[in-house]
Amino acid sequence: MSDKLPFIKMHGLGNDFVVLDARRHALNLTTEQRQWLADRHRGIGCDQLITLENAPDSRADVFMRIHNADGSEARACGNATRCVAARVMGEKGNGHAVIQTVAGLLPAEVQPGGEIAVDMGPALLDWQDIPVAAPCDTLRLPVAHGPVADPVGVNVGSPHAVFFVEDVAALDIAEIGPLLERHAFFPDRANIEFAQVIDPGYIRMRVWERGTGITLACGSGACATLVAAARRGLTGRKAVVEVDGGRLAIEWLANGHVRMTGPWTLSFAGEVDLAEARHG
Ligand SMILES: N[C@H](CCC[C@H](N)C(=O)O)C(=O)O
Repeated sequence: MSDKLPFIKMHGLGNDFVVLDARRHALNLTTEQRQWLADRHRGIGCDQLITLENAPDSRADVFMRIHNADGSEARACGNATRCVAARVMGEKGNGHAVIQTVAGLLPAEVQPGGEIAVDMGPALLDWQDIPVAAPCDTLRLPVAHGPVADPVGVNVGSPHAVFFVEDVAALDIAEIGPLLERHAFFPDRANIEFAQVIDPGYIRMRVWERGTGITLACGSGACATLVAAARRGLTGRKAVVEVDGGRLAIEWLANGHVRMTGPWTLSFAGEVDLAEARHG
């Protein structure tokens, strides 16, 4: 039986997404089908699977559901928010959009030149909000592995631990990332950032994402990194964060919210036969 599913493929700085539209017809995908769609060898391939749904909140244009490549659900995805905002702005014919996620409402606006700025919501800093396993000052979490130690904990919709290092290029992220993601101090696991402050307005960052692994960019991770750097006094409240896939402009606003500005790309549109997922 064929079961054709239309999708579009988008990316933000190489952090890539299969975007499905469930606004007219519910999709009810299984975890196995989601994993297959995200699989680069057997399915389509993406870092996150994004499903557009009708927004329960009337102030929002769309609800965005986010799944990692391993099938787990995520509460935030900065790069996908810019992509989805661009899509919705195109549909509406103006430069504003409000994206609802399980973490809240994210207002977005197009900038001169076409980049999209998103209010990613408040950076949460209490230990319960990261969350971590025991009371502590999130400015220095008691977590270490190999060459890295004492990360800053920040929640920007999802949990992040930001390690500051001398030379981000020298780290074997594929080796230390998975162990830190599943460190016992992170009950919900965590996204792990490795950051090198180049100057007070410029940070080089690489990421190991919870549920996906190494990606070329992580928007919420860039937000967490800037907040962590500002809290440590390493930068001001505004900086460019350079990830493997390019640059994001990040600002920690006076109201505690984090504003992220960056590009988005529509790669292609297609159709996939979900029956294939059953053959593995
Ligand atoms: N790529 C995303 C983050 C995904 C977060 C996800 N890996 C999680 O489990 O929290 C971004 O641009 O913000």
